[in-house]
Amino acid sequence: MASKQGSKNRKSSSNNHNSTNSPSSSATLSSKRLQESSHEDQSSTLSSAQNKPQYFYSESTPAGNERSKENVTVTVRFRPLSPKEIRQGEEVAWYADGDTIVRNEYNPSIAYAYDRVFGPTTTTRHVYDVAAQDVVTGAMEGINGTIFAYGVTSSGKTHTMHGDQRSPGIIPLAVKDAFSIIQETPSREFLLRVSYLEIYNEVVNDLLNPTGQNLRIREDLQGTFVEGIKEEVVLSPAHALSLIAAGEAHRHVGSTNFNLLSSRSHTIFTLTVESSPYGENPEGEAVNLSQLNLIDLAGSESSRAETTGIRRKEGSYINKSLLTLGTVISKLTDGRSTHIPYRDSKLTRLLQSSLSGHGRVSLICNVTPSSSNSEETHNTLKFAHRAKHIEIQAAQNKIIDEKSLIKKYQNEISSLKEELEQLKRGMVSASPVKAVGEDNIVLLKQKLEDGQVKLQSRLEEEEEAKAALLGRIQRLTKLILVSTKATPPSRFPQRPGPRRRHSFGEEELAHLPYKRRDLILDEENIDLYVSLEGNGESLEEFKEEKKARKHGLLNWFKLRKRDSGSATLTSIDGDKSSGTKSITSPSTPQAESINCPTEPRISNSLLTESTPSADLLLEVGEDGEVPDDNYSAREMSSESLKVVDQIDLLREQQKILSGEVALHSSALKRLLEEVAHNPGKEQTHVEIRRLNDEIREKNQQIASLEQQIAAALLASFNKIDNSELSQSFSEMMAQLNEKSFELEVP
Ligand SMILES: Nc1ncnc2c1ncn2[C@@H]1O[C@H](COP(=O)(O)OP(=O)(O)OP(=O)(O)O)[C@@H](O)[C@H]1O
Repeated sequence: MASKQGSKNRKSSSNNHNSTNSPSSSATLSSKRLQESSHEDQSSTLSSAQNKPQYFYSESTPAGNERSKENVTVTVRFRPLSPKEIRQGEEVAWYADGDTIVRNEYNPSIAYAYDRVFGPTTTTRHVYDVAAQDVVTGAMEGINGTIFAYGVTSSGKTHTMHGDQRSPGIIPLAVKDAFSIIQETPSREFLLRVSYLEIYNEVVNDLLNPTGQNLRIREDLQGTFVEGIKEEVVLSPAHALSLIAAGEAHRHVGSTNFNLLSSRSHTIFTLTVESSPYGENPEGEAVNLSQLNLIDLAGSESSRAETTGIRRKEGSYINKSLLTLGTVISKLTDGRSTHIPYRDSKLTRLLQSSLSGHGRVSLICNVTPSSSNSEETHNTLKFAHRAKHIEIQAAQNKIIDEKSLIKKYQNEISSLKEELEQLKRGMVSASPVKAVGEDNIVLLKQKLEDGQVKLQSRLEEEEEAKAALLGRIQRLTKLILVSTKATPPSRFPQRPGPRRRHSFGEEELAHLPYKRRDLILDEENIDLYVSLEGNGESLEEFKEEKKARKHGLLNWFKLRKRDSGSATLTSIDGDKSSGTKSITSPSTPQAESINCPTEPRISNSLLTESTPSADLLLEVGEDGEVPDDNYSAREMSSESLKVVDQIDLLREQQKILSGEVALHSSALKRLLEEVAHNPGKEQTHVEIRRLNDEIREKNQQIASLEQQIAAALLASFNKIDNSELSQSFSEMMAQLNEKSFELEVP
């Protein structure tokens, strides 16, 4: 039976790369289904009037371009038969016949045509290039984009969307690409923020904020939105991936008959992209704003699915929402419906804007070739076929109002700069001491001394205020991403050059699951696992470890020797956010990894075999997958550079915080003087208490950063060459002491 699959795989993969993706290929087929599809093609034009846009941006097209009408890009991806299916004698029921056709093995007249069909040997990288890259590029240019993976349980949706270290999925590839596009676009500056939610049993939960449960979907003039969802500004691919990994830890998964770690919820990862021309932007100038939604749907249940209480309930919610999605898609394509039931499920409500014809949409339908799933595969193929007829319009979104965060930050930066200039001018032209009568020399002397003291203290205060302003400018500027090609060299003095678009660095891969390839997670494979790994872990341990990996990899984070400094980057909420929130919160994986950098790994773990050197860039091969030998440790000295980078970042955080402390201290001083003159003013007391609290909190954060710097130094101790080590260590300690001294707050 295995040989059948083998021959089918060969057949499809060779065809996959040779045949052209031309519409005529479908015309040459005399199949009934293909005739039906061409008929539907003519009859299913979507009336945009029926599907009134819930568009919340003023739309404009790229100069001189018409808004282009496009259809949803629909692709089908086959996964290979699993070892279990092969052992059970499963046969191939459906196969990829060339690049665009899926055909039924037993009834060759049943065939469907799509934009592209990927055979079981196609890499995710290739799927990304064909089905996702265009959507991601559009999103970076201001065109909304949605990519979703649809399919029954165990058909490969999570493999496609998330992937693992060996084969990164669409989400990490998209994130990586977004940052590469920024690097390749020196003429614009960008601000990226992410949110991550799941819909579990028709309840919306915030995966970036565990307390954000059962969130409401609201609607205003601008469209649908999730009330209270947390958004984080992201500064690097590793930063974004660390947030996804942290979010995955909160996602609902469970085992079904078909998949030991089945996703029981739909997840939506949203990357919001803002951009404006690089440099000074006059007020009122439009900013491009778009959203890229990357969706991993829960697997629809087959009628043979496990029916324990919880699973049954989850299954019915999943099926219901997928059914609604199917209905919405059918109605959107039949051209006659006046009512589209978006509101019947949370999923369709959230996807309303994308499905009702805005931006680019790519639907990747995952299927298994196996005969036992033939019916489910057929249903997926029909769903995909219907979706092909949704018509969408891709247009750039431009916004002018204050909804744009990048605009807000740009305005704030320029007004802070102005303030700083004024402060500098004020310091130069300190007010002269008034003249006194010549005869009173003693009085004059006294006045001069008083004046000197006052001037000195004012200068000190102003220096502090200046440092605070500079800190804030620096912090805001850092949130806005610009290509290093467009940046004055002083801005990122010690950062390495741009990475190749498809390369994943170790710190990025650290946030992806490690997983053995070609191993379907089922109990029957435990013998295979044991014999391959040569260890005697029990099934329970095996399941636990697998679960931990799929579950956002909390253990994985603990196991890592070191983690990305980018986990310490700043969050969105202005002054109060102080980039250290995620560092100090013990509940996030990145916090754990930073705080416990030397925690020992589990013995016999798969992870121990492949922990790469810290600064290693993994080049992705031609096939888009990461070669194993890239994991070997090399260039130890780069480790020290990495540590320095990480410490630099922590110091930056310290500087920002100390600037804020200085600003608060100076305000506090003034208030104390005020209260000395007017002790009865309650408002001033309240303000003083608040400032004291803030200063205390920020000092704690500074202390915590110091500890982390020291921990990072210690963690690197045994990785750095001994001779280099003592030198770097003493240099760093000296700098650290110096910094701590500077940071001491009176
Ligand atoms: N293209 C592929 N190549 C190799 N293995 C694959 C491929 N697609 C899926 N798999 C494997 O099949 C198994 C099931 O895949 P996955 O968990 O991604 O399915 P799913 O559709 O997300 O399932 P569920 O809906 O239950 O979460 C995994 O072990 C995965 O590694």
